[in-house]
Parts: sequence; structure tokens; C-alpha cells
Amino acid sequence: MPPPLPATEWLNASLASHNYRLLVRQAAVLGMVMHLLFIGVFGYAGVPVLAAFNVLSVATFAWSCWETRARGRLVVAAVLPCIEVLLHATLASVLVGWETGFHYLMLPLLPLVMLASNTAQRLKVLIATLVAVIYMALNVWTTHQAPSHQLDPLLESSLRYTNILSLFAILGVLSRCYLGVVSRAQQALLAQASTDPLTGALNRRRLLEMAQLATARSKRNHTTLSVLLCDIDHFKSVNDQHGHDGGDRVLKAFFQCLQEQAREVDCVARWGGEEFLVLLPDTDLTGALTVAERLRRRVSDCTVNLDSGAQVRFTVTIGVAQLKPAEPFAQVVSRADGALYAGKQGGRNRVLAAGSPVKAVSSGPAPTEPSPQRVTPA
Ligand SMILES: Nc1nc2c(ncn2[C@@H]2O[C@H](COP(=O)(O)OP(=O)(O)OP(=O)(O)O)[C@@H](O)[C@H]2O)c(=O)[nH]1
Repeated sequence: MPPPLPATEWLNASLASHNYRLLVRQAAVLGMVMHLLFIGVFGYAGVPVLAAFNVLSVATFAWSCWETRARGRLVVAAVLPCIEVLLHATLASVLVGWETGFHYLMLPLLPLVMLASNTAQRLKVLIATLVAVIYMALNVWTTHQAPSHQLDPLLESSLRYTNILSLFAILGVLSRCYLGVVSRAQQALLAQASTDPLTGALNRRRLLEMAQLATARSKRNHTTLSVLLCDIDHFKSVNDQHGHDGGDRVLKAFFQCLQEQAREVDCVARWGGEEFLVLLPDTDLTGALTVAERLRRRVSDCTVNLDSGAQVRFTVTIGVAQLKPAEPFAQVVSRADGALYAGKQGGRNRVLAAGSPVKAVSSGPAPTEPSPQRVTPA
């Protein structure tokens, strides 16, 4: 799992995602189509300067579309249409008047600039101020100066309503896009807050949340719930012999083994250091002991190949306990911990059950004592 990223970097990563690239490309294609139509409209209305400008606009949107295909040029692809909108709105307002509503298309530039995650705050404020000044200057200019081309009233209204509709559409799409980015970043942060960055296992905090739910469900539905507390044997010596990186590789391999043995409804969490806790809903002690023994065997068959060429074999000791009625979750963990401790004392590489009712997986008399019981000989 990659190291955790700060929130702003998650946002940047989301903005640079495939979806955002696609959105800019679609907007560029739409811009090309709209400006192709404007070439015809302004040609027909006898405003050759605007018709010619729209030829440039089509070229700009085509360029923007092409930039979305090149890696890392998303900023260029997004900035080109913004410059075009600013120039087009200014020119059109001066030549065919404020009433045509081209100035409306300048308004989405503000949220676009302010939400751009890679731009420095000062630059954002500068650009936003510039847009506001141009907008107001245009309004003042067009209030005192008649447009150089007076359009047919029907065409003027059609252009105005088209521009108003475009404004709503752009703001709607922008809001939807930003919401998507924020919710993806939120999900990523939530996942980060719930998992152990080294192995990808759930962390202790998340496990406790899930355990609270599982305990409540088990008590309400009168179903069983068990826990496995698993601790790698002599892990310190793995670190000592193969370095911390080697130890980390063993931890990851161990988590893989745990995941392979667990069902989808089970929760595997890093409880701390080289200790993992597995929560087994709808599982009684007998079932939990079976899972634990399978896991113990799987781990003892596992070989971790390190970059140094060394091969590491390791074993695990597992304490198993079933939740008793009315028992808090911390108590069942504490009993599993007691069994684990006894397993370590007894020689390691074994599965021990704690509490009552106790049943051994291996053949032999079923233990009757609530104290830790050895299930598997080392
Ligand atoms: N590489 C690595 N080591 C860790 C990590 N977290 C804890 N450890 C190491 O895990 C070791 C745990 O050692 P001990 O508690 O003495 O246990 P042990 O050597 O496994 O001995 P037993 O549990 O008694 O079999 C310590 O050396 C910790 O530094 C980690 O994230 N990565």
C-alpha cells in the first residue's frame, strides 16, 4: 500500500484522474461544436470579426481536446478554453452588445479558478479580480457605448437565452464534477483512516468499530462470535537478522495468509506490532479453532523471499476465544490474549483456546477448564 497522502494531494490526484480528463475533453468537443455554429450565426448576421474569431475559437478547442490526450497537459487543456471564453465574451459584448448575454459565460471562470487545486492562492485571487474587473468594465462600456453591430432582436434574444442556458449547464456540470472529486477524496481519506498503511489490514480503531457492531448483532440475534489473536513467533529475531524491511515483508506475507484463510464477513486487523486480530462472526469456538489451525499450518508452510535473496520461514501462535453472553468485547480479547500468552509460554507455533465452552480441534479429551487450552502440539 502506498504511504498516506495529505488531503490536498488526494484532491490533486482525483482532479488529474481519468474522469476529469474526460470531462475537459467533452467540454472541448462541445465548445468546438458551439463555436462552429457561431461562425455561421455571425457570418449570417454580418459580423465578420466575430465569425473570424470563432474560427480561432474552434481551433483553440481542438487544441484543448488534443492536449487532453497528452500526459500531464491537463492544465493547458483546461486553461485554453478559459482564455477563449474571456476574449470571446469581451469581444462579443463590445461588438454585438451586452444583451446578447455572452458576458454570462465569464461567470463560471470564478469557481473554475478558485477550485483549481494546483494554483497558488495569490494567483487565484489575482485572476478572479481580473475577471471581475473586465466584467464590470464591459458593463460600464456597453451601458455608455452602443454596440458596433445591432443584431436582429430575435437573434439577440436567441443568443441571450442560449448563453443563459449554457451558464446553468456549465455551473451544474462543474458542481457535479466537484462533488464527485470531493466524495472520492473523502472515501480515500476514510479508507486511509481505517487501514494500516504497511499491510493494508484494518487498523485497531476500525476493528473496534466493527467489533462493536458485531457484538451488538451477536447479542441481539443470539449468534456466536469468536476472535483469533495471532502473534508471529520470534519476530524480533526476523528484524534482527533481515532488517526492518525484511520484517515488514514478513508482516505483509502474514497478512496475506490471514486474508486467504478468512471469509468475506471476517475482519482482519493489525492489532499492534506483529499482532493481528481476526473477528469471526457467526463462528463458535470449534469453528474458530479450525480456522486458527488451518492458518497456523498455512503460515508454517509459507516462505518469504526477500530482495537480499534470503528466504524467511516463520511460525505463529494463536489465542482463540468465543464471546460469552453479556461479555464486553474487550473481555473476549483479553481471554484470547491470555491464551496467546500461554501459547508463547508453552513453546509457540500453536493454537490455544480460552474460556468456555472449550473444544479442542485435535483429537484427545475435550478440555473442561476455562484456562487456556493447547490444541496443536508444536
Ligand atoms: N519490521 C517491523 N517490525 C515491527 C513492526 N512493529 C513492531 N515490530 C517489531 O516487532 C518486534 C516484536 O518483538 P517482541 O514483542 O519481543 O516479540 P517476538 O520477538 O515476536 O517474540 P514472541 O512474540 O515472544 O515470539 C519488535 O522488535 C518490534 O520492533 C513493524 O511495523 N515492522
